[in-house]
Amino acid sequence: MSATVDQPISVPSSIRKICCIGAGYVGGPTMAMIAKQCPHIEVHVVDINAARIAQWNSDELPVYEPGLLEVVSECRGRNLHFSTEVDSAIAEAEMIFISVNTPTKHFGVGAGRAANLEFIEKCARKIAEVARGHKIVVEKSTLPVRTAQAIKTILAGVSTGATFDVLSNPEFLAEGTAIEDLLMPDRVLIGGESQSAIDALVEVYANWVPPERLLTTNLWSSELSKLTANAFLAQRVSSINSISALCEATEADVDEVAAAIGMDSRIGPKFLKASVGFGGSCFQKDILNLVYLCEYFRLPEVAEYWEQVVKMNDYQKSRFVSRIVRTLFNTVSDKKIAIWGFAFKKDTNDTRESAAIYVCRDLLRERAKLSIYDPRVSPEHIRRELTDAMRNGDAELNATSAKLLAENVEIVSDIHVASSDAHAVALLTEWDEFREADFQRIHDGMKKPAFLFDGRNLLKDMSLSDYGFDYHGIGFSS
Ligand SMILES: NC(=O)c1ccc[n+]([C@@H]2O[C@H](COP(=O)([O-])OP(=O)(O)OC[C@H]3O[C@@H](n4cnc5c(N)ncnc54)[C@H](O)[C@@H]3O)[C@@H](O)[C@H]2O)c1
Ligand SMILES: O=c1ccn([C@@H]2O[C@H](COP(=O)(O)OP(=O)(O)O[C@H]3O[C@H](CO)[C@@H](O)[C@H](O)[C@H]3O)[C@@H](O)[C@H]2O)c(=O)[nH]1
Repeated sequence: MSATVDQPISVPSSIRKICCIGAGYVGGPTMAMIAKQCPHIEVHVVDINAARIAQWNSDELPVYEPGLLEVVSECRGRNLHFSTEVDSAIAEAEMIFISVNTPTKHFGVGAGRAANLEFIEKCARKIAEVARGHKIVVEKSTLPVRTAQAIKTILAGVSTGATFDVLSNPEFLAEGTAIEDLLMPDRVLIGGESQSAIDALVEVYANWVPPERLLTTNLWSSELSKLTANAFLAQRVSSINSISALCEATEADVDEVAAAIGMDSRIGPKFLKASVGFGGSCFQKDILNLVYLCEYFRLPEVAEYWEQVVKMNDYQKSRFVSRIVRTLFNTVSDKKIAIWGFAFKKDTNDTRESAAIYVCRDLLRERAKLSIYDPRVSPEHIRRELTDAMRNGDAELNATSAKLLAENVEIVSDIHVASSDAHAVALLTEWDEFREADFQRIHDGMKKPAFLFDGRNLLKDMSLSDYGFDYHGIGFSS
């Protein structure tokens, strides 16, 4: 991808100091881009996680994104700073972005659906405690509609005389293409009540985003648009995945169907790639949050409609495992299966809600032996994800799961090692390098018949049967 950045157009901005609370996949890249495009603004990214901040201050960034290291290296120490100095960064800034995590709540009211807003509330309370004068507080995290009301209420309770405007500015970047997306966003959405606060944030983005892509709305439309955008995108993936099951039963080919319907300009070609199932930290969390909101506002039919998108995604992941087990003569017990890719998509080191976690968990429960390779995810991280998945919400691993994790999982640094002596390959992330593999060598080293299950249809056009593979993809009959 091209992550080259043009020289910023200089637009006078009244904002000189920005603080961002949360140095994660959104806070880090987003603030790096603001610093890059607005050399006249000091950007200070803070986090309570000291280890993460140390990584941001090194050349081993905590987030892998093509082009990100170049942008950070250019601005870090100039007008981009990473630290754990939360209080002073808030005190000094005129504009404070909140970019902390908002995961699905796993306890109490709304468990399994509602967003856990404790980190957002802590940020609001911290701002209330530390701020003096006037501050513009910007919601960058993805939040349920009406959260700004809670933030405003907390901020209104200060006795310091500080005053606040609250804006909603949801982030639409996708991982793996974050720099491209931040550089040329389809739109920047800003919701708010105070025109002067909206204008101040518009001025920041106007340094590089064309005016027609700067969209301003009321606060609640902005908050709700983010959840809605993710719900619509995920719905397209679930829709095409549902059709992939029908294709496998009827000798239709899902890629041909996707191409045919995508040429209808009313449908469009994007987000119609059938897969082993969508993953990532956002889609499932945000749809479940939408479902919870609909239930909260007593709209059960609407809640049920959107919940089906997640159910279809769960079905797609379990269907993939069932197909492997069925094809391998109804048992994978003690059979080595090579797992190619663990990240939830290519060009990221993020594994949150990756389909690979659930595929590996279910194969382990079938007593398969897994040999896992991913070019960007560390072995410790893969083990942690699998351990969490095998704990299944319990505090401790049971003895069987602990034994399976210890004896049936190896993490290797090469697909050839992963595939040697394997009964099957399961390709779960569409890393470009998998297309460059030495397929003859891989086939020769595998048990026969050598099965390859392609959860991304990445190798579909490579005539793998010519090497002797028994090749199975998503949404077409082999
Ligand atoms: N990951 C994405 O691609 C993406 C894209 C768009 C929107 N979002 C939304 O952006 C938000 C952040 O997502 P993320 O992926 O960057 O999360 P993340 O988990 O990578 O980062 C969040 C960071 O916030 C820090 N944090 C939590 N509480 C804090 C506090 N009180 N003070 C200081 N730091 C604190 C954590 O230590 C962590 O480093 C979420 O609401 C998410 O839904 C994410
Ligand atoms: O046709 C498709 C497109 C995507 N996926 C999968 O869907 C998941 C999500 O992909 P993508 O949306 O590209 O990545 P994210 O980083 O999760 O980005 C989504 O979630 C972000 C967090 O809210 C939003 O900001 C982005 O706009 C939204 O695209 C991944 O597992 C993909 O492999 C498919 O299976 N088929």
